Amino acid sequence: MQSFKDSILKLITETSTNLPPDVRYAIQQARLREDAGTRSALALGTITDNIKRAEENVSPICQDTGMLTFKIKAPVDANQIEMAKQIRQAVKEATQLGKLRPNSVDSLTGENSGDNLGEGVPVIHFEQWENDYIDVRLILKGGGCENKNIQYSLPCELEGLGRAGRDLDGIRKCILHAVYQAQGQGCSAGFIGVGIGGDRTTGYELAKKQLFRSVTDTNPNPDLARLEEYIMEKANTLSIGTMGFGGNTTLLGCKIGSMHRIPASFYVSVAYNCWAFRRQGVTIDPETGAIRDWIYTDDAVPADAKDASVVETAEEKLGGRQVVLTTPITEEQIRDLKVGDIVVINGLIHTGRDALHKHLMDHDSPVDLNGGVIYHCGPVMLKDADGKWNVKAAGPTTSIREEPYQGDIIKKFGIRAVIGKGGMGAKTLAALKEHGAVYLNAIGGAAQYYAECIENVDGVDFMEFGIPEAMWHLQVKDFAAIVTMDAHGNSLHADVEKTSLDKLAELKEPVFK
Ligand SMILES: O=C(O)C[C@H](O)C(=O)O
Ligand code: SF4
Repeated sequence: MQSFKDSILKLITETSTNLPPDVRYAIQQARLREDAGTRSALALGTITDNIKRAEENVSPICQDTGMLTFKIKAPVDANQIEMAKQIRQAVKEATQLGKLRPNSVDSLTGENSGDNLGEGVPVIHFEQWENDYIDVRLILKGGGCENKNIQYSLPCELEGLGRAGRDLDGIRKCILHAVYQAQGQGCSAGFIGVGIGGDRTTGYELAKKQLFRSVTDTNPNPDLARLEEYIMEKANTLSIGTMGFGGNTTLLGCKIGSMHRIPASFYVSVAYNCWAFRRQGVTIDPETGAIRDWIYTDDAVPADAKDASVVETAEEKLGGRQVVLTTPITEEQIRDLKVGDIVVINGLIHTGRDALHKHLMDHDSPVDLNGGVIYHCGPVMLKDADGKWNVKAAGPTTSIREEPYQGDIIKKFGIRAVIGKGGMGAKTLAALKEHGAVYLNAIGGAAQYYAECIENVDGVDFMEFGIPEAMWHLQVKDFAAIVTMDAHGNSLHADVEKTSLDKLAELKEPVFK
């Protein structure tokens, strides 16, 4: 087992930096379905570009490492304790190398362990089998999409769809609703794994297990195959689109599994995964620990999509207006902006997410934020030999988590722009109007794309919050994002939510009787 740790390090690196062919293929197909010049087409163009850069730079596709989850099948005499030990060592090394963000936080103290190790993490599931090799699969599922997982207990009432009963049609309604409620916040277009039955725990486990299936496979159960096909077709009529910008592709894959339940419970559990669907697998020789084969090479994917790059489509250009702004930004410049404009930012911006927003509510800011820009982002950072911080990945995080604070913080500090993803709610929209500020939606998961816009790290405050939650002061050049909430009370997110609810309601009538 000498090489086992190195094999796992390779698996982690590949999973974090290189999307498998079935996922690339699904994204490529989505791109071909979008009309040129739309916001969704532009977002998919950026995503494609990001996938290529991550592979070339051998750097994280998305800054959010997520919850590292290993699923291992091993021969009876393979030493599981030793394997777990070596996995933890590989995780630590991958973090030191900047392939993973330090993402493990003590739930009671809030302290980031710094190496992705901690109580119960990484998650490692072992199973024995009678084959003569070890099968190791890894998924890096980020927080934004994990927060959009949902579990239904049938029967129930669903907005737009009415009563969902304890039958295949009730299950159909739950799955459609699951896609609707995620909107763009889990970095749509997404993939879903569905678990029918079990209890609350095993239902979710079954749902997550579906995410290890290839996007291109066909369900061996004909009823579930039909349901998967139906969901793929209808979920894509909801017009939520990439990043919730509206558009023709909302869902990239749907995999459904079923298990027995007990008479009193009927759960439908849905695991939502963003487009940055990072899962890979290897088979390993139990004697040497060396990799024998990579698992997700996917023979069903056409050869052109297996190529290192996602197939190119025409250069995407958005029809909207482009406005270049240099920080600090004035109220007049902001009030001139409208939903749909592309803003290109130059100058100093500051990261801030959950811990910082909570802190700023009743403390001062260490830097002047008047006319400033807050970026909802928890980057991957590495210190070089001279002690200088380098940005390894820096995409936006889900903004809605800051909804309780954002409006107050904008007014308290005179902030003019908030960059994030997935949009914010009514309280923030009112504050944008009152104070004169905008919400800019960056493309979630495009962590390499945005890292390359950062020219310098000017400094950092609140390192005690851990790397993702610290306040990084970043000099950016040509940092582009779309105005999705303006200072005139308009919100693209509210509009898309309303349209998609109307479309969901069109799917109310029974289909599977
Ligand atoms: O933690 C992050 O960086 C992002 C998170 O995955 C999110 O989608 O909000
Ligand atoms: S930021 Fe988006 S792409 Fe990255 S893990 Fe979160 S949901 Fe996924």
